[in-house]
Amino acid sequence: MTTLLTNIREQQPLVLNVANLVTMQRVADAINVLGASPLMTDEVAEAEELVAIADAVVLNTGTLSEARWPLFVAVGQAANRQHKPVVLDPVAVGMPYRAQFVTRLLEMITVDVIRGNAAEIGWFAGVTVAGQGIDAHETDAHVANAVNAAQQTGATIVQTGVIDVITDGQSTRQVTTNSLLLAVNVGAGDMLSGMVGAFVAVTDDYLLAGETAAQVLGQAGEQATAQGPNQPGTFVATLFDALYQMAQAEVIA
Ligand SMILES: Nc1ncnc2c1ncn2[C@@H]1O[C@H](COP(=O)(O)OP(=O)(O)OP(=O)(O)O)[C@@H](O)[C@H]1O
Ligand SMILES: Cc1ncsc1CCO
Ligand SMILES: [Mg+2]
Repeated sequence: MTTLLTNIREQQPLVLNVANLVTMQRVADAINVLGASPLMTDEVAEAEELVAIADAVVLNTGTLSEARWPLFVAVGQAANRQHKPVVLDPVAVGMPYRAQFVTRLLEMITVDVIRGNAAEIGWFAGVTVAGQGIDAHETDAHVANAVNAAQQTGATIVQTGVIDVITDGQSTRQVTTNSLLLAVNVGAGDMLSGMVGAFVAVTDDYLLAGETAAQVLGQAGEQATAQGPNQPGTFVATLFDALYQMAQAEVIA
């Protein structure tokens, strides 16, 4: 974990985001406190030149539209051409318009990592999963969905829930952290997807990148929850403090 955090701190990779319009600031902050540089774009004309200076690209379809379709394609294709890793966050992909949007997108670009919750990853596996994630006793099905989704898409999957499952379809890892406030906060998943972007920017090992991002967010979430278990508003600020302190740990020590 510390090695990749050190890499981020030293290399300060640029993470280019086609973000959703709800949690954009939080995603930028999460990338920033890790020591990477966030950049958000909403313009097709600059896709090629921004991808050229980026170290990774994150496509979040949370506020997709037909008007924004060319943007997703342009940034995704530029990243593929320029061999920059692509992370996809397929927000609510089970809804019909979103499903066909993501299906079309995956016909036009290659994504390296897909980060989603259990319902979203289940969609890639062809399985309907109840919207609010999983209970611990459903772990086996949860893991099987992620493995199946990786095999169907060819992407490394980072599936979040009570247990985070990271798999490339062959090797599978689990991260278990226990901070309910992460699940309560709108955008924790989007933040994680942005953070995965920072990690894939500094290693070709996408399994390790996904696992490390999930560990870092989960541990920061636990630290922040311990300071105010019933304070979801305060939690967001404390979470950024904890992330920053983890990223800077070796400097401070
Ligand atoms: N029930 C839970 N208990 C503990 N942690 C959880 C739970 N559900 C999710 N998390 C954690 O919350 C973070 C975000 O995952 P989540 O599955 O909520 O993403 P999401 O649904 O895409 O969120 P959003 O759309 O609000 O960004 C992850 O770090 C995950 O481990
Ligand atoms: C609430 C919401 N609606 C579209 S994107 C988003 C943020 C969670 O991904
Ligand atoms: Mg989400």
